[in-house]
Amino acid sequence: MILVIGGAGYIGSHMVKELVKEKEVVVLDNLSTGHRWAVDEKAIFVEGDLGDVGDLDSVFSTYGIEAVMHFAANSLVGESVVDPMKYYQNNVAATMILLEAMKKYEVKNFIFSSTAAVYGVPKFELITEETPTLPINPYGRSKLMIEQILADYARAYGFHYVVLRYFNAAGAYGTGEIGEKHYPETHLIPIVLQQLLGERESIFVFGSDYDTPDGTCIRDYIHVTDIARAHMLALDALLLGNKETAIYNLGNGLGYSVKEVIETCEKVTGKQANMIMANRREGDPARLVASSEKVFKELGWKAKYSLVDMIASAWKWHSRGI
Ligand SMILES: NC(=O)c1ccc[n+]([C@@H]2O[C@H](COP(=O)([O-])OP(=O)(O)OC[C@H]3O[C@@H](n4cnc5c(N)ncnc54)[C@H](O)[C@@H]3O)[C@@H](O)[C@H]2O)c1
Ligand SMILES: O=c1ccn([C@@H]2O[C@H](COP(=O)(O)OP(=O)(O)O[C@H]3O[C@H](CO)[C@@H](O)[C@H](O)[C@H]3O)[C@@H](O)[C@H]2O)c(=O)[nH]1
Repeated sequence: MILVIGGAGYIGSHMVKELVKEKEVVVLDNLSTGHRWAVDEKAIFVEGDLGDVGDLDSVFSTYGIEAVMHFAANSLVGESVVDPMKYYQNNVAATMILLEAMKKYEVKNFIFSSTAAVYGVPKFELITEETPTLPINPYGRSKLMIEQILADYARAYGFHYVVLRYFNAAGAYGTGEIGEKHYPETHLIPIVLQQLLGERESIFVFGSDYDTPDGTCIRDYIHVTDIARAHMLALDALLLGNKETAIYNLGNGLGYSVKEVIETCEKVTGKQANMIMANRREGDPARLVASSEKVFKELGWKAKYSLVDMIASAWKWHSRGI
């Protein structure tokens, strides 16, 4: 049985859809930002909190857990600058409680959702796993802290783990059954698509004076289905004993500026966006683009989906109006 914490959230729910095809799955989620309807009906759902010892005891003592995938977190760069306590509490302190429960129940396989935000403002065009980790916002710092704690737990307690540092997740499940639904929405692609659907008046472009070709921030977008596939490979590697500890970037290796993303959304949907140039958002680095060579060499993973695929699948989802 695989325990997916945060399996009702955007990326976690896509993971569960893939995972239930091969494994028994139990989801633990407090539904703070996730949705009960997003959890595949083949998975067992437990409403509870990853920082609650009682909830964890109940899950670990009821189900024979082989491995834990940990998606649950607060994950908004801007919010973390304004409310760092929330981030250190949920992403660090609560995760420590989970790690303690894993130690108690002798569950040693762990897959952790980390982020490109651990790199801060990298000096290189393509970020490798060797690029120095110097986060510039509390969100990135909170994720890096857990990465460091995991290294210590591996040495001291024999934990086996894979850290996946995703770049910007986008897209929706191919069938259109589930997709990204955050309230309030802050991510670029859903905001653009909502504007194109007439659900908001305009799109604010946060900063047009960055040191990039068109002045707007560049990000590396990666399809949620690609992210889920990387987890499947990481899980196999852990369960087969092929990997004890590893850290991998997950990206496409292609950077798109905010303006380019908006233009691609216009092309995919055939509609014209209304964008307004606005001030920079605090905590945003100018450019984050991944090298995912290491995960290709070691796990054979490569992104399959393009930005157009991500936007087209997200459009199908958002057009349903859920
Ligand atoms: N979305 C991205 O672009 C992106 C990129 C890099 C990394 N990540 C990481 O991926 C993970 C998933 O991100 P997402 O976009 O799906 O976020 P999300 O907010 O949609 O999902 C998080 C899920 O965790 C649950 N949760 C939060 N705190 C919890 C707690 N204390 N106990 C139990 N459940 C709790 C929420 O209810 C939600 O279902 C996060 O760890 C995030 O930091 C996301
Ligand atoms: O209304 C908007 C929303 C976003 N942006 C810009 O679009 C880019 C992408 O922003 P967003 O979609 O909010 O994602 P990020 O802030 O890059 O962060 C995402 O990607 C990170 C990995 O790179 C993850 O760790 C985070 O959890 C996830 O929220 C940034 O330059 C934003 O400033 C705008 O200009 N206008």
